[in-house]
Amino acid sequence: MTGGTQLKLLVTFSSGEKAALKPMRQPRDYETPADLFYFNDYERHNAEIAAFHLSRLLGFHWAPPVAGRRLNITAEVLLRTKNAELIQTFFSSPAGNMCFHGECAMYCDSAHAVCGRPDVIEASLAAMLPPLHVAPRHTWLHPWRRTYSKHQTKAVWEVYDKYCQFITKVFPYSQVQRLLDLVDMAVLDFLIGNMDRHHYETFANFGTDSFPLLIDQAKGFGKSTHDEMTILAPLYQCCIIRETTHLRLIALERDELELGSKLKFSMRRDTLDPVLTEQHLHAVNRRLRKVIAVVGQCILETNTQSVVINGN
Ligand SMILES: Nc1ncnc2c1ncn2[C@@H]1O[C@H](COP(=O)(O)OP(=O)(O)OP(=O)(O)O)[C@@H](O)[C@H]1O
Ligand SMILES: [Mn+2]
Repeated sequence: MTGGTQLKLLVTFSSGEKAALKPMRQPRDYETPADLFYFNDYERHNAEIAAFHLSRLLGFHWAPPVAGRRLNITAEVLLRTKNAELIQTFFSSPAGNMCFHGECAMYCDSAHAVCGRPDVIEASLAAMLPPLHVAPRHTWLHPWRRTYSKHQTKAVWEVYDKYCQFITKVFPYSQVQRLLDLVDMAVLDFLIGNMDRHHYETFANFGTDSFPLLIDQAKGFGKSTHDEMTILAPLYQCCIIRETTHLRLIALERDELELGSKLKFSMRRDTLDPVLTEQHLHAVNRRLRKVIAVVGQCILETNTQSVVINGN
């Protein structure tokens, strides 16, 4: 797959259906080092799978379905692809395993190859959206995007408290619906720990009524003991949340079966079960309580009617 910074393959099934494949790069319990910037972090196939399941539990049905698979890279990639450049990147490692690195803007060289055991790998497969000529999409810069710079590490919204008052004057955020969508997206990203939401896409034909698509959650689930509060900036700076989302978060928090357990249960039938470590499932429960506390703080500072918005 061209486009994007890290290795992805476009897979075609015998039925003709297509999927975007992200290979496993590191063990599930590998924690992102503290000195690594979010933009240098590897993508995690299991984060894509888990984020899809979690988005459904939250009632955000905006993510293409993602499932885990084990595949043989010799039989199912090397011997099937007609892409000569991809074939060129295959090699046998010193340990005798089959590896490849593909082509992309980052981490596509022999030092960062994907290696099988001896040629079997784990991967996430996301169902491809309809092609652009069928369902054209619009790409938007995320107003709360980070800087992606090692020198200038803070964006305007990180230093300017009143950023939301500025953004609500700008189209399409002057319409509360899109802002509420971004708050929902921030809640999901906070629960998974995804700091890498630089752009988002909508279906062009639906105009400003389109929900934002949840594509690319692969930077989630990198740090199980850290809760990155700044991901919630759209929530705590605007102090608004959709009523249905708020009610669902509270219901999930009060349920005897914790959200982490629901997530585990939801992913039980995935080929790659267990998709998440217990530490990451615990982190989801802990973060859910933090989201609800942030909403509670907003309500304390203003009032319920202005924070919890219904009908949108
Ligand atoms: N399931 C999908 N259906 C259709 N298009 C997709 C799908 N997944 C990814 N894409 C397209 O490929 C692009 C890159 O995918 P993704 O963001 O997952 O990779 P990435 O390497 O992290 O890219 P970036 O570094 O730009 O964020 C997306 O912006 C999207 O346009
Ligand atoms: Mn990405």
